[in-house]
Amino acid sequence: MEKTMDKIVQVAKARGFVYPGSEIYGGLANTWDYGNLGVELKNNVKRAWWKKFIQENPYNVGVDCAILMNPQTWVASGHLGGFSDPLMDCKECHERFRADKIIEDFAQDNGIELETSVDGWTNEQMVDFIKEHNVPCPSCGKHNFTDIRQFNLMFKTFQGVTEDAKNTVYLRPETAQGIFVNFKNVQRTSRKKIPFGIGQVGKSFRNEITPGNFTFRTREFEQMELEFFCEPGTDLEWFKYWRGFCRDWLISLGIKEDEMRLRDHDPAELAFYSKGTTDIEFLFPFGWGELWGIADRTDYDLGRHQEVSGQDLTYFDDQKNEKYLPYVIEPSLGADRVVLAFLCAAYDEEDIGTPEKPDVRTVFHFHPALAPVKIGVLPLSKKLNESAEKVFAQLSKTYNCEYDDRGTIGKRYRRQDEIGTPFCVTYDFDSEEDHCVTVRDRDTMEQERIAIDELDAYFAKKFEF
Ligand SMILES: Nc1ncnc2c1ncn2[C@@H]1O[C@H](COP(=O)(O)OP(=O)(O)OP(=O)(O)O)[C@@H](O)[C@H]1O
Repeated sequence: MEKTMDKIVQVAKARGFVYPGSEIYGGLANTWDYGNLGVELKNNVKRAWWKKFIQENPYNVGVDCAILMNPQTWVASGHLGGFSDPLMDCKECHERFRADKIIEDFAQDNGIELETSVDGWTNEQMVDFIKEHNVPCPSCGKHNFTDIRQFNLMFKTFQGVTEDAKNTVYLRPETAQGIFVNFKNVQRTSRKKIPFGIGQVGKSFRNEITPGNFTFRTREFEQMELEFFCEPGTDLEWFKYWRGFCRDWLISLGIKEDEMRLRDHDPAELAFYSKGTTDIEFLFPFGWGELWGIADRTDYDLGRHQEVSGQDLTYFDDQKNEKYLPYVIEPSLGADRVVLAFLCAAYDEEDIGTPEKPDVRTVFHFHPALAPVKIGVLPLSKKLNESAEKVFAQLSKTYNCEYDDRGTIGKRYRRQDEIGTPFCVTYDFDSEEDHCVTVRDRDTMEQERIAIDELDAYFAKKFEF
């Protein structure tokens, strides 16, 4: 089976995972809306992150900060000065591109092995590469680019009734800064001692030059970020710890080893304040793409906020009787990107036919904890609706269930397979007598008879994560 992005986009729209944004008005470039199944899948992904990174984690607590922040935040974080991408125009067709991405794509398409990541190149290095390899415009194929200039990715707007410079505010380009500015507040109110972490899930905005690849790169997206504060000197150990923890989280939710890789940044690519950065990449149908950036950010962020705000952000270690600025390990994951990875990883077309009777079953093999619909409740006949509805009412107290009484039972099983429902419960005429139902497993397609009274206990273990 060939898994292409076109197929994933089409299936996502047809089944109710993701629709193009503002579609009845012709859309708005690269905006997407999550549909009835997409919202469940994305919420489940965010819940799975929160569960492992916050709820079950002895070190970490959560916050939910404002999107609009005092603009000094962005002076301190460096985003106003330096959060930009290298922009280049084609003088012939007037399309605009990210120079680094053109080079990466050109190298990948032509089998050129780049010695270092383009992320760490200077503008001159990029221009030289484009000239040397005669890289064409991806749109029109000509060779007439402008110089490269830096384009700031921050979205700007105004707060209040007057649109002047002093009322300018920015939509946050990452959730992390809300955590840093609240470091002291959270430390005080949670009474946490170093090492501890603060996590947040929320929207971020970047005016990306070339959004694309479906929900992989959009201008409005959600992030799940953890800032883990530790004692200087213990940071590399914690960096290794969180690198492994993130990897294990993906594996435990069904991402396979061979569709994932950990890529360590080389020294030229490393941000000047970082002691180590690893990207966890996933093999999307369009190639490898970053899912998760895990970085040892040293004391850069707290140090900058301390300097610009004039507030003391040091931590007092009462065991050692000393004050220091904690170091930070940041694992930063895109919610939309990882949802896309789960969609791509779970999609399958299985040949379950015979030469006489060809049959292909399309199925999403989601981890049960992520599946948008957990249980399909199917009465064998509409005559059994009254009793089957009681089973639906019982199960839907705990699980997102779907009730379907239309079409043959075989077709209904297939419909549930197509949206990744891990279990179907069929209520048949025998159920009236024996008070049992048939439970069918999506992956093995095996069926077993379970007493209705025991369904809650039966399912309790099935969705564990
Ligand atoms: N435009 C975007 N759309 C969707 N998710 C994004 C976008 N930008 C960043 N993310 C997610 O947030 C995470 C952390 O952001 P970070 O700033 O490290 O990304 P980045 O290195 O700038 O990403 P890229 O190189 O792909 O632009 C990324 O790993 C990704 O999952």
